[in-house]
Parts: sequence; C-alpha cells; structure tokens
Amino acid sequence: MVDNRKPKSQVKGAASTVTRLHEAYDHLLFPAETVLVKCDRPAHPLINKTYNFERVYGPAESQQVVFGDVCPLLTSLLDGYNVCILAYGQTGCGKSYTMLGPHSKEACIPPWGPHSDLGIMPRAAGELFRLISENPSKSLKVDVSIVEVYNNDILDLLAKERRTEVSGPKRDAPTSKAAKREVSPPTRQPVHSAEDFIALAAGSLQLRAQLATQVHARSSRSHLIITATLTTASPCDSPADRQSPGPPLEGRPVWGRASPGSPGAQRPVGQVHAKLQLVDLAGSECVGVSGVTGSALRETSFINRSLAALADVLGALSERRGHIPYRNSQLTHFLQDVLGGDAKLLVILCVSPCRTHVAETLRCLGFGARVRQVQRGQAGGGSVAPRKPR
Ligand SMILES: Nc1ncnc2c1ncn2[C@@H]1O[C@H](COP(=O)(O)OP(=O)(O)OP(=O)(O)O)[C@@H](O)[C@H]1O
Repeated sequence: MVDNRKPKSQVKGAASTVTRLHEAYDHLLFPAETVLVKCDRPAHPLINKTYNFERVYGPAESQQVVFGDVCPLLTSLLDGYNVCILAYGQTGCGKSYTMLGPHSKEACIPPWGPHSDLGIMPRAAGELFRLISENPSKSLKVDVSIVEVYNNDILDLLAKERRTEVSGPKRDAPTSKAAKREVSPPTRQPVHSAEDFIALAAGSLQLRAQLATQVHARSSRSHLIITATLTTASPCDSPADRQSPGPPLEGRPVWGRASPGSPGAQRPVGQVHAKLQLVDLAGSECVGVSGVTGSALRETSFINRSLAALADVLGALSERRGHIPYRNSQLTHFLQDVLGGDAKLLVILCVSPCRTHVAETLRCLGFGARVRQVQRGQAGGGSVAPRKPR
C-alpha cells in the first residue's frame, strides 16, 4: 500500500536546471539532482542504480517550490513558445496532487492561500493571467479545452453532451489527418481570468473517470489533458510564427504552432500565439498489487498499454528512428506535436518512497532517463528546431 499520509517524492526530468535537496529513505537516496536506488533484493537486476535529473524534490518540499521551477515556462509561453508539463508515475504517487493539488469530487480545487497546497494547474492559471495583464499590448485571449484519454478514446470533458453521457463524446487527436476527415476537435471555451480557468477545470475533474483500488482510493483511470490556447488578434508576432510560418489552413481548428513536415498542429496564420498543455497521466499499475478485476482490469490494461506506447515513442525519438509510432495509441497521437515537436516539455516523475514499490520506481526512473535522451527537434515527426537550452 502507498502510505498516503507521507508526502511523495517528485523527480523532475527533461528540463530546468535548479538543484537542491537531501532526503533519504532506506532504499532511495537523493543527493542533489541524482536519485540513487539501493535495494537488497538480490534478484533484481537494477539495484544500486543512479539516475540524474535536472532537479529532485524531496517529500518535504512544498508545491510552491515545485511551481517556482515551473513558473519560467509561463514566461516562455507569453514569448510565444508552446509548453507542455506532464506528470508521470505509478498509481498513487502524487501526479494529480502535483498537477492539480489536493482535490476531491466534493471540493475540486481548494481556495487560494499563501501556504495552500494548490498544484501546478491553478498556480499556472494565476501566473498566466498575471503575465497577460502585464502585457496588454499583446492582446492575448485564452481558450481552454479539457479532454481525458480513457480506454484509448479521447473524451471531451467540456462538450455539452458530456454532462448527460456516461462515456462522453469521442474526439480524435487534432492532427492534420484528423482535420482532413473533418472530425470535430475538442470544445474550446474562452476564459477571462484565472478563476474562470480553475472553475472550468474543477467542473471537468468531477467527470473524470476514477476508481478505488488497493493502492489508491481515488485512482484516476484516464489521462487528463488541459490545453490553454493563447490567441492574438494581431498577425504572427511570436517566435513560433517567425520560425515556422506553415501554410494557412482556413476553417481548421486552432492547435498551436505547426512544424513543417509534421502531421501535427494546424492553425490559421496570425491567430495562435502559443499553447500550454498540462497533462496528468493515469498511473502505471501492477495488477497483482492494485487488485483490480473486470472492467477495471480492462482500464488498467489500456492505461499500461498507452504508457508503454508513450515510452516507445520516446525511445524511437531518442534513437532518432525514421518512424515514430505515434499512432499506436490515442495518447501519443494526441501529444504528437508536443513529443516530436519543439514545445518546451517538462516531465515530472512522481515516485513512491516505499520499498514495496521499488520495481515500479525503477521503471519510472528509467522512463525519465529515456526522456532525457530525447534530442527533440531532430528525429522523425518533423520538428524544426533543436531543443532550446534552458
Ligand atoms: N507531495 C505530497 N504531499 C502530500 N500528500 C500527497 C503528496 N503527493 C500525493 N499525496 C497524496 O497521496 C494521495 C495520492 O496522490 P495522487 O492522487 O496525486 O496520486 P496519483 O499519482 O495521481 O494516482 P493515480 O495515478 O492512481 O490517479 C492523495 O491523497 C494525495 O493527496
């Protein structure tokens, strides 16, 4: 069982530079930005393994500290760069806590307070609107879409029909091929303040698929993707526009900056300034430990398969293969622009300090190590610029 009273560790990979921390458990040591896994299970092939990340957070570090490292990405967003922040890890290890803060079906997002535990999403919403108010000349507008990837279907959590259907209307990944088939993109709702943004997200969270398992009483059964699209009335003034003008596609949904050759984002010229994506992945799960059966077992199988597909895509990108298997799952298809494109991508790995979960922890750290090897902007998938140094 994951001890929910204990704060979880957060390990951030694939970006950022700040280093801090000293914390030790019996098998997990965190010297600076390194995670050292020591385990006395002799049969395990990966004992005494060291992983390096840009930053490692100990259990005692607050949400505010974590957001302190995320915050500069919002300045990049205002500068016109697409940004994606993605939480990955085993079920019950703190992904939703990190991204959203403590929440429940009854009280989705707790009120703001100087020492509150608010997660990245509400803090990012506050910072985004603060930056917009400081830059009135940019005339930026914000639209939000919220989808969940459940059992390999993309479900639109903002669609009106979603309120009356159990499974919600399905949407396709917003890529150029999808656009050619005239599928409907996810609903995009304008928001005018951080409060609007948070209220919209809070309403959607109540619709998100959840289940009690032996590991986590409120386990998310879907990947949640919150997208904030910044548009400007004035034509093409962002770095994105200057680097990759791309052909105009009239009447197509606005999906951020497209990379030449990428089957990804399409946008009308002069509209999109940048896109922020906040991704709270469903947790990887060992069926023997979570004890799920029936339809929950099916959900687990979809979750694990989509996470494996994500790892495959990152593996292919890191090896710079010609073919990147984005289409093996709706999750990777949906995130194609972010994974293979030139968005600023920040992956936060959430790991358990419990010895019983060491195998999952090693898997998670291995995933993070793979993410760090990806030289984005150079492999297949049609990106244009090498990863920008931070
Ligand atoms: N850093 C932390 N400090 C305090 N409590 C935490 C921390 N991280 C997680 N928790 C608590 O642990 C529990 C599980 O966390 P959370 O729901 O975020 O896990 P998860 O990784 O999203 O799980 P799943 O993938 O199953 O949805 C929650 O009750 C959460 O409030």
